[in-house]
Amino acid sequence: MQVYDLNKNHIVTPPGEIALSTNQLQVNYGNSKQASMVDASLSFPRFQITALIGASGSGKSTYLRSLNRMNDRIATVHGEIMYHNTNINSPKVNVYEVRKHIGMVFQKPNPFAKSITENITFALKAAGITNRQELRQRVETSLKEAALWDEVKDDLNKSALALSGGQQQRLCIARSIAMKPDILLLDEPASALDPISTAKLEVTLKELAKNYTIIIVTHNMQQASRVSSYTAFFHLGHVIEYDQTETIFQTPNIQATHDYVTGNFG
Ligand SMILES: Nc1ncnc2c1ncn2[C@@H]1O[C@H](COP(=O)(O)OP(=O)(O)OP(=O)(O)O)[C@@H](O)[C@H]1O
Repeated sequence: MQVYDLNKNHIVTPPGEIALSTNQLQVNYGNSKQASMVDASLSFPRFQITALIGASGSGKSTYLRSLNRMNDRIATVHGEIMYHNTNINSPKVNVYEVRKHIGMVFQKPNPFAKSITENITFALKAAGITNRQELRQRVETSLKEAALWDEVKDDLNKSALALSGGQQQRLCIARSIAMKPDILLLDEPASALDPISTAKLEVTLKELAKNYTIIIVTHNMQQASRVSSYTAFFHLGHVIEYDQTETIFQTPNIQATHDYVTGNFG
């Protein structure tokens, strides 16, 4: 495998409002002395889609999962995660509160074995929302935002498990946005979907970016270039390059990025 200088990087700060940023984020799993993520400092522009790309094991999921404290139990995470002037990586910050603002959707659709409606109302009820009118409204709004309403509106009591994979993934997005988060983290959300469902999901994500800041891990470089405005390239636990997606794919500044996006890597 080609050896690249991990200290050689090119990282921009996007103009305009920043929804979330990390400052020197370092992640060590268990007692491992070897960091799986080293000094990652990135700023995510509000209401835009940012893609995280890189080879398997480069640290994309490790980084993404740290952003809403999903690594708390399995890793030590040093550094700052700044959200509205608060370092949400502080032990004083309530992680459940963090996750209300920063939602996550996983690689494999994981709806609850409950009805479509209950998938969405479950967390809302747990958060203390009991008004039936409000719950019904949130179900409808979030299913519309996730572009699933038209397909399920006459069958809301049907089991979520009876939906197709692509529909299940859009339901998981609806479930996440029903909590009215600010930021959505998506870890390879299309990897288990067929091309038609993937295309539909991408259109949905672009619509969602009007109201949410989206950070998406993807192995699919066409997908990154189709949906995102900024892209970060990860290699061996380091962020090597972060810039506008067009720059990353057409005129990257770092050789490793060039080799990765042109398929001449490793
Ligand atoms: N739960 C864990 N415990 C220990 N090590 C882990 C754990 N999760 C990830 N790692 C290690 O952290 C490093 C980065 O893995 P990570 O899953 O973040 O990479 P990735 O870029 O998301 O890969 P992929 O594209 O295959 O999902 C790897 O060396 C991996 O073995």
